[in-house]
Amino acid sequence: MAAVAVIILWCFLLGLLWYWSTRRPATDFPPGPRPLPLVGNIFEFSSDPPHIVFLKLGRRYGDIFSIKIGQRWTVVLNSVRATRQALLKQPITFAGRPDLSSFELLSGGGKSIALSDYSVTWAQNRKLLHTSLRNLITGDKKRFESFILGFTPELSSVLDETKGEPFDPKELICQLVYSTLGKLCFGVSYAFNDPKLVETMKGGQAFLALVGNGLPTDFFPSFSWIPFERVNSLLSFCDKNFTRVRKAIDVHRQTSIPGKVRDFIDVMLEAQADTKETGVESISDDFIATAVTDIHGGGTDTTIVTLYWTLALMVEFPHVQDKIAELADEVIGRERLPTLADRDRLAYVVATVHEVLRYSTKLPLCVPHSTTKDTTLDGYFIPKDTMVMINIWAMHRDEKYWKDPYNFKPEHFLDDSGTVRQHPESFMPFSTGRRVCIGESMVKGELFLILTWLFQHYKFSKVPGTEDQSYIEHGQVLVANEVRPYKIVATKRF
Ligand code: HEM
Repeated sequence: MAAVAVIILWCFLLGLLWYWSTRRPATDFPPGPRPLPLVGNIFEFSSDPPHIVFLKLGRRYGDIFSIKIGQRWTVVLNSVRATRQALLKQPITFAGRPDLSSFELLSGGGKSIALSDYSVTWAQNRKLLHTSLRNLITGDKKRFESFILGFTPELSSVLDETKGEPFDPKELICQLVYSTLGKLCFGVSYAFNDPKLVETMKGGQAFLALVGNGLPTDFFPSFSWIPFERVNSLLSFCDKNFTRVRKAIDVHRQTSIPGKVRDFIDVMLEAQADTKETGVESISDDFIATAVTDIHGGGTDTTIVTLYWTLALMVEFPHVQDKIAELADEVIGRERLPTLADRDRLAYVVATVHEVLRYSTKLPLCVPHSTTKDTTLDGYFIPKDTMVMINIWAMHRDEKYWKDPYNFKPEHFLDDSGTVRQHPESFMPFSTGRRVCIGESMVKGELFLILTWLFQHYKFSKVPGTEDQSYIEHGQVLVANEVRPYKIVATKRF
């Protein structure tokens, strides 16, 4: 009799645990698949990458649905309609960042603007960062062009050294992006293959490989007490990096020339001096270091992956690079470098840049947001601090907005007369609202200049004998949408 009572008690307790760990946060919480205790819905992710899983679940549950990833309830916005309703109609409510342990680590203890939660101070800091970057980039177009194209002689010599032999362009792209950002942020310019550049690059890549796809404790926070060894090495990496940036700020202060802006640190130091004069709360050196780290961190992997996709797409669809080359010959000729002003007459290149960003969608699920207060969306209740994922991939493949979404066609962005058309609402590689990417106009300008220069000077092709193989297969896809590694051949055009 006692044994039966114990079994009944156990069953009751298990039932209670089951109910407690699978119950939805509210009765009118967005619908979604029923989770399992402890692991939630993680088995949904067994075969496809997360953005594809969400695309499919959206067909079943609608464009606003919920899923429990491990121990964390998440609301997924799977359409332009839902995303605009949240990010544009309730901008502050959906501008938070979830308290993920990887964000804590990546942001060096919650200091970063990109990964910190919303607050009034955060909003002021973000505005300052955005304005400073804009001043540096749009304030002087010539300076920006030379930041980007200053490395073309190096690029040329590395490409020429390949002498028509197959090579994987990833390493070269990494060097280009790290050099450009190094010059933009710190004013230092390293020659390609300089040991210091290679060391910084390798460090950055190793750091991303460890934490870039998140940490298990992001979704299983109750295991955060386990002392993972890699957490310590990641923290020490962040510390070293922060100290390095702080030193660079000191050197900049000692060597600055009034009225002459060399790089992003100088712009921030000018802003610091201005605030001191006006008596507004002063900008600290720590804040400048954080801002520099945000720009460097936000701009590296995103640009590298997008450029790697670009070359893969160009060898897969050679008529696009041929057309860019032809137009570059016509508009720019062979003597001078491209400029941003050429965009007006090179609509096809601008459209290609947009199409690369749409097709590749480097961040298919954006960067996770979270709600800053209890709210309702389309009649569903979403409590404060709920993680929200935005499926940019679904928007970039939505047949309602794109004629042929699964194909790469610059024409998606051109009207019948060949000019760049107002892009559809569902073009959101940089997201929208309060958290929209700070680097958007910089990247668009950078990609335009690099693409034009590359195809003005070189023709890239598949390795002979692999013409039938697809070069645009997806590689590892979790947080980032990577293209599978490949080799190509470069031939100088003139
Ligand atoms: C192809 C290149 C890039 C893509 C596709 C991209 C895309 C994105 C996306 C989707 C977000 C998340 C927005 C959100 O949470 O709603 C973001 C945030 C951000 N990006 Fe970019 N980005 C790129 C390049 C850059 C560059 C070059 C910089 C720096 C110059 C940069 C700096 C940032 C920063 C600081 C944030 C955080 C904004 C915030 O949390 O308020 N990004 N980016």
